[in-house]
Amino acid sequence: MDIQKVGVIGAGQMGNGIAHVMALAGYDVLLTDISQQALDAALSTVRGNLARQAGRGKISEADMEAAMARISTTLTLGDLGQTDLVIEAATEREAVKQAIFEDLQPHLLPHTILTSNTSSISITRLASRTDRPERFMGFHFMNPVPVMQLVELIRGIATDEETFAACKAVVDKLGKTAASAEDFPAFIVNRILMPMINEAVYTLYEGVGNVRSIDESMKLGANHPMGPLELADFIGLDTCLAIMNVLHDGLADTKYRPCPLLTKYVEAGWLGRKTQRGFYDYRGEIPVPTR
Ligand SMILES: CC(=O)CC(=O)SCCNC(=O)CCNC(=O)[C@H](O)C(C)(C)COP(=O)(O)OP(=O)(O)OC[C@H]1O[C@@H](n2cnc3c(N)ncnc32)[C@H](O)[C@@H]1OP(=O)(O)O
Ligand SMILES: NC(=O)C1=CN([C@@H]2O[C@H](COP(=O)(O)OP(=O)(O)OC[C@H]3O[C@@H](n4cnc5c(N)ncnc54)[C@H](OP(=O)(O)O)[C@@H]3O)[C@@H](O)[C@H]2O)C=CC1
Repeated sequence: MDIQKVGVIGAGQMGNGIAHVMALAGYDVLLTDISQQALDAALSTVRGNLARQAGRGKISEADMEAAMARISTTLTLGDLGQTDLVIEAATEREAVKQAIFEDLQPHLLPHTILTSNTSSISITRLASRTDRPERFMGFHFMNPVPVMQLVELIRGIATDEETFAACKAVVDKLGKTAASAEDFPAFIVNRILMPMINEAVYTLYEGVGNVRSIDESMKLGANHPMGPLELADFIGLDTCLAIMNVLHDGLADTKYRPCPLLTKYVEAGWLGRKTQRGFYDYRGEIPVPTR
């Protein structure tokens, strides 16, 4: 199947990154969100990130302008029904995602493939609520999308081979590497990464270390590019908590119990970089640990 037009739902950090790489690879992108402000912010972030790539000689100015010209925005979800491939990248809440697919369904072309960039939620369950579970799958980018090489492709129980092959061809055209994961809570990367981040929060909660010593230890002692708490802030603490809850509920094992301190930060609205405060406070010149 030849994919040319891609619809992206949710213009947050993942949605804007997905729009960026898709447009750069030559796809026409239609980006939607519930707020015009989010759409405007996304376009400005994409332009900034493309300009940085152009400034470092990774792409030309002409590539950058052509990519920007390929991205359109709309506040009307139904407009995405006219695309060949939809990638849903809205907030990590099953009810939100289900409502989106339900509202989109009456507007879809018969051949449109539906995918979700979910970090953890069952693809089979999301697919089962649509009219096309065979043309539904997980299309999981890593953050920051323009930099990270991997895309996890997750088949639901009903996903057909034509759909998998079409999505795999898109990953190839993006110049990224696909990893095929089975549809179990949080798939591969987050099944491993998120319990480590949660354990880092327990390490903080129990006073074994403070924010700085925990992050320094993992950067210098395990060669991680970011410390786990810095990475949690980068991902979004709401998203980290949502993933832990899916692991805890879906695998029914206490080893996945979200750390109460993580819950507290989310309840405070301290969601990390996107709200300027999380395990670090980003409101000043340099990030300052909050513990
Ligand atoms: C939660 C989920 O469902 C799944 C997930 O995504 S889990 C999260 C996975 N991601 C990670 O683990 C990221 C870990 N961190 C890193 O790999 C690195 O810290 C990093 C790539 C983010 C930044 O690397 P760095 O060396 O510290 O910084 P920096 O030199 O500024 O950036 C490296 C390159 O990335 C680019 N870059 C950094 N952040 C970027 C962003 N947000 N958007 C676009 N480009 C970005 C820079 O421009 C730079 O490009 P060049 O190589 O062309 O110069
Ligand atoms: N953060 C990460 O590192 C990664 C996240 N993901 C996954 O990607 C998805 C998005 O995450 P991320 O970009 O970080 O989250 P963000 O919070 O940055 O962005 C989510 C966006 O979706 C919007 N949104 C909420 N409801 C709807 C809706 N009904 N229709 C359209 N847009 C909506 C939000 O608007 P508003 O702000 O107004 O609510 C927001 O702009 C999640 O499923 C997450 O698990 C996957 C890989 C990595």
